[in-house]
Amino acid sequence: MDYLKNLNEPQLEGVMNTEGPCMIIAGAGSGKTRVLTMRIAHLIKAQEVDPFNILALTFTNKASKEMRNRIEDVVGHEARNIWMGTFHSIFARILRAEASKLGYPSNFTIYDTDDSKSLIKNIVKEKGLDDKVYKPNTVLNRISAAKNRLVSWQEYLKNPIYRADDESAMKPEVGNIYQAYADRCFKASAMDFDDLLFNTNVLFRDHLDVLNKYQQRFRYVLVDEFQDTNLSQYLITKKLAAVNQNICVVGDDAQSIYAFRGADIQNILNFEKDYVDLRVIKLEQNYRSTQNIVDAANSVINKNRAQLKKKVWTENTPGELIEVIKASSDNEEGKLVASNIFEEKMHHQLSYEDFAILYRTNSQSRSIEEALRRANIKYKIIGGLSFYQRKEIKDILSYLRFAINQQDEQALRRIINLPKRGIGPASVDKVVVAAYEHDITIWEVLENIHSFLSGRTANAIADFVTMIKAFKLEIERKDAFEAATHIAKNSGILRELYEDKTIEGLNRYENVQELLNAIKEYVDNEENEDKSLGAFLQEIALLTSVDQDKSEDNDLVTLMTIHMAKGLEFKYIYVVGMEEDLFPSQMMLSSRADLEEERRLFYVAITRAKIKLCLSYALNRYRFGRLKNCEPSRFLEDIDPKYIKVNRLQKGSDALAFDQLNPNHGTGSQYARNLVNSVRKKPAPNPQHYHKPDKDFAPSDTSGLAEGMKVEHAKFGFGVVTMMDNLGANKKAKVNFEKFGEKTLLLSFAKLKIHDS
Ligand SMILES: Nc1ncnc2c1ncn2[C@@H]1O[C@H](COP(=O)(O)OP(=O)(O)OP(=O)(O)O)[C@@H](O)[C@H]1O
Ligand SMILES: [Mg+2]
Repeated sequence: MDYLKNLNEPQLEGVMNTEGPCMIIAGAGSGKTRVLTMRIAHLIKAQEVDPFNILALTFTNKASKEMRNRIEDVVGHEARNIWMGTFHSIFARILRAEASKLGYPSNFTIYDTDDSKSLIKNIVKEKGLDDKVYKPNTVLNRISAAKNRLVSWQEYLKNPIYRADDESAMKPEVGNIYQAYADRCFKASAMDFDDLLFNTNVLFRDHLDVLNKYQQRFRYVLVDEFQDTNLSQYLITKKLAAVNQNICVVGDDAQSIYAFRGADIQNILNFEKDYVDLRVIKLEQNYRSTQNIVDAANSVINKNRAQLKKKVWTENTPGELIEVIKASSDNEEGKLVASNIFEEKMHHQLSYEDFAILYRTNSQSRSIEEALRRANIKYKIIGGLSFYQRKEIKDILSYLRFAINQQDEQALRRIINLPKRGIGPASVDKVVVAAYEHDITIWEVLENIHSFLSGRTANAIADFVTMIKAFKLEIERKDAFEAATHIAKNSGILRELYEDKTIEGLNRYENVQELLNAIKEYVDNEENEDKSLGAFLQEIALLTSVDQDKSEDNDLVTLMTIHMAKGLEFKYIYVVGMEEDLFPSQMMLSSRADLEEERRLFYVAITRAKIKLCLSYALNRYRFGRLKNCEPSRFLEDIDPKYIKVNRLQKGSDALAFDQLNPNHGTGSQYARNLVNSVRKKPAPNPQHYHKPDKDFAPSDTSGLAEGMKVEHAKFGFGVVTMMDNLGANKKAKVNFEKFGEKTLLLSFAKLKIHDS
């Protein structure tokens, strides 16, 4: 049983005791996810449980893929058959199978957030309400919060509490919008993200035979990141586990960071009440981070009142102190972080994939990205506008969606006049109204358009209908890839993009090709049981930002928000923008509960680091189009000062190396050095380590410097030129120094003596 070897006592307890309810609430990096993974492996390998009987719920699809791979190492191919994924993807799959019980067709569409918002916008407009008061985002959040608490629109309208709430927020119509929204989604055969959980609850509540079937099937239920489940998710797992009671949840209350989306820490406390025979396991040893990082994290989280007290300690080395980087501006912050990463990478021979830069909000990435690009550091951004949100991709996907589900109103609105066919939005509104007046579906109106409209528009719509019918046939007869290719071509979208010869047009054309490639890959992948176009669409609809990372090059610095970094680990973590009003966010300052959630977010950020943590802040930053003075974050003071150093530079490097990275500084190198000195409290690196040149050391004229030449540097000593970069005004040389390794030097600054004749 090799897989049991790398587990400590309490971890083993969590893995071996597979029967009955079990809860592991433990600090970051203590092996919760590892225990969950090995518990599943153990169920299959030692207890001979059929993988089909195991349900494991993770935070992202990527996390579940990783888990599956680990389990596969132990049990082999069988790991494929485990029901494993996010709540949304697993229950979407179940809802598809049971859709008819809820009055839905099994080919229902999943509305993404954009679809939901644009539907709300339509409804607000149709009701003649003020769209500045009823902002789609705000309304959707309220509807979403209600659904996550399992409040239907009927209840919402009935219960005076919600009405009072909405009235005090000066939005008395939210209940009515909720009703219209739910109705429109249903008529469009569409579910939004929250519906996937809400409707699963309805399904299990109203159809005991169905519930019973899944209770029998899922003999073992396991949940990772349990602290971030909402009520709706909690009830689903509770119902599924009600018969067998084999439920194992792992999480960390100190990492609960999704309360704003309805996650409820109460679930942890309820769990103890809901299961009398509950086995509670504590894991206290951290395997991820250095002692300094673990202790610093502890000192931060102890500032929170609402916390289950727990010890976290580690046997790892003390490691480096936490570095605080102070910058004069956001751009400077980017530069300092970039040069720091470059230095660390060179000095410790790391890869870029060992580094992650975390921030509070996506918009902070801009200044960081700029600096990374300038320093020639390759990076990837998780989140932001993803591939599947690009316009041309959404256009094609909408065609595919509509060809599968002709009730999909949002898809219809997107494609009916794309490419232009002379069908304006007013005509579409007429179609929608007609459907309501006659109580028929939108598709039925379209199919019989000449009974409702006349003239050119009606003819155009009739042609559109004929085309969609042809697409439908194509989907029935061909595989997903062939059908999608046919639709991309015959809808006219591909042609339109092809004819656009601008660079952007070309790019969009290639993106569509890339989408078709993705479908082909999906069809060819043996692991996908259901290879239909509908299954493909569902899969991509439920990808989280972390899942959408498709970078082929692995050696990249990762940029993402702290929220997305949950559960992940990197050798080096940089948390940027450690400033008041940014982190903690301005919106989270009004109550202790909010501030504590924000502090938990900081705890999550710190605990992602294995070897080194850097925190940076800027004294000035552009926000909302204006330059603002910033104050260092109060969270910096939460860390016990004995774990911190305010310093920017690594041993073995100096300000010169910083200049090398920022050739744009030119005469500003003195400025850079001043800045460095201003933040440097510790004395400069011990000069003893540096090379001592002869008294008569005179730098040579380096205009003739070439690869292979031996040189002497005033500080770094002897080395060999490995590469010359003569491009542009700033000539650079890469030199491999005997004592200091490879460094890139800007020749106009470097003091080099050539020893080759
Ligand atoms: N017994 C062990 N021996 C060696 N390494 C371990 C052990 N347990 C866990 N680890 C390692 O420690 C790191 C953290 O483990 P894991 O990700 O499972 O922690 P976690 O509690 O899930 O963290 P988080 O709270 O961030 O989700 C991983 O790299 C894991 O491989
Ligand atoms: Mg984990």
